[in-house]
This record gives sequence, structure tokens and C-alpha cells, in this order.
Amino acid sequence: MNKYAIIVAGGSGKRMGSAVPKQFLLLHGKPVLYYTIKTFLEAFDDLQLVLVLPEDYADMGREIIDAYFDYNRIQITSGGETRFHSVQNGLRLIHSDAIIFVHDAVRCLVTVDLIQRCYEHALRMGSAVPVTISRDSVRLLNEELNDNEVLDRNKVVLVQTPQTFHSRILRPAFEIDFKERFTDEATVVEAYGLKISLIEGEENNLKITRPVDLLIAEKLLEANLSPQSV
Ligand SMILES: Nc1ccn([C@@H]2O[C@H](COP(=O)(O)OP(=O)(O)OP(=O)(O)O)[C@@H](O)[C@H]2O)c(=O)n1
Ligand SMILES: C[C@](O)(CO)[C@H](O)COP(=O)(O)O
Repeated sequence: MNKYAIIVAGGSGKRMGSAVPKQFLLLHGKPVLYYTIKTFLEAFDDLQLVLVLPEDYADMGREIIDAYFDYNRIQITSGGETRFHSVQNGLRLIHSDAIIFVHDAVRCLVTVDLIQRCYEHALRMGSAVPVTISRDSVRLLNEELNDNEVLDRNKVVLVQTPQTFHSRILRPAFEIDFKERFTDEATVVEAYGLKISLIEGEENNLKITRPVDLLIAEKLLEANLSPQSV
């Protein structure tokens, strides 16, 4: 089966507040985006990658490919107004039947094992959405902060990427008009009328969102990788 990974790196990183978008910040001397691309290319020799970049940072993205990868397996497109539009732009470059991974560029600690499990699961089930359990207690807010109720945390999961789908599901699902509630691919596919299938994600597959996440990612990289492979 053909395999495509759409790596969404089209955001501006407002919550990080850095001079360049967080996907270009350095971790152990290499850009966050480098680690994400490397792991996907390692997961399958026949995987093709679609990299979605902010228009203003396309050159910076190309510099990363020039330095570490080659263009045989990587196509580039521009990001859109929201993550949903960035995924739509990526999907326009995929024309064959395939298993398609959509992954946040800033989840740079994703592992080959998770990518391969998502693939196998999506082949059988049509979709694979990785989730983890919450280690904190969870509450649902109603009208205001003081109007709230406890939720059973065993019935709540935290959703990660790569969200993985058969192209025959993902492509038509993304023809829908954008809605504010589309925070990921799962919400789009559900709006299209299909159920999604969950699999176990990884604690370390964090999304670098705020400065503290970069520090945590740096420490996790130190713990997991030998100096030669960083
Ligand atoms: N229009 C957008 C918005 C987000 N993303 C990507 O989606 C992933 C997850 O989004 P998020 O963490 O929210 O990134 P930003 O939108 O850049 O951050 P912020 O919301 O803080 O501005 C990131 O890899 C980001 O680059 C994208 O490709 N296109
Ligand atoms: C796709 C995602 O990472 C799943 O948890 C998340 O919804 C992205 O949210 P963001 O606000 O765009 O960071």
C-alpha cells in the first residue's frame, strides 16, 4: 500500500512567542522539524512525505531538506489559514490510493513504533488515532469557571497525531466546509459521518506548544538518543 505523511508545519507558533515559528527552533543543534521528518522517513522506506510550510518560511524549510534529506521523497506545499486548510493543501498533492498520516511537525518525538502501529491499524480499520490517558483529574466547564462538574477521567483520552486514514476516507472528508470545531482530522472525518478508531499513543509524543515544552523535549531527546544519532 502507498504511504504518505502530511507533516503540517504551516503554523506561526503564537503561544511559543519565539522569533521564528517553533518548528524551526533548534533542539540539540537541529531544527524541531528535522527530527519529525527523519523519523517518518525511517519508519518506511517507501513512504513519501508532503511538507506543509508557512509561505514566509518556505526557504527555511528548503534549507533543512538541502542539509539533511533529499527531494526524492519530499514534496512541499504552503500552509493555509488554519491547520485544517494546511491539511487540505497537503492532500491536493496526493493522487493515489494510500494510507495517509497527518502529523504535527511540532510532535518531533514521535517514534517509528507509533508510526508503524498506526499504519497497521489503519490498514485494518480505515483509521488510527493515537490517544493517551489523562494523569490529572478532569472537569467540564459549563457557563463559567465556577459552574463545572467532574468527569470520570477513565472515560477521557488526550488525542495525538499521527492521525492516520485510508485516502478513500480522508480525501472526501476534507471536501467539507471548515468549522471552528475542526481541531484535528478525527473531527473532520466524524463530521463526514464516519467513526474513527483509537489506538494507544505515547506519553513522550508531546506537542511543542509553549516554551516549557521545548525544554522537556530537549531532556527527553537527551535521554533517548545517543550523541551520534542526535
Ligand atoms: N495554519 C496552520 C496552523 C498550524 N499548523 C501546524 O499544526 C501543528 C499543530 O498546531 P499548533 O501547535 O497550534 O501550532 P501553531 O498554530 O503554530 O501554534 P499557535 O496556535 O500557538 O499559533 C503545528 O505543527 C503547526 O505548524 C499548520 O500547519 N497550519
Ligand atoms: C491535532 C492535535 O495535535 C491533536 O491533539 C491538536 O488538536 C492540535 O491543536 P492546535 O491548537 O492546533 O495545537
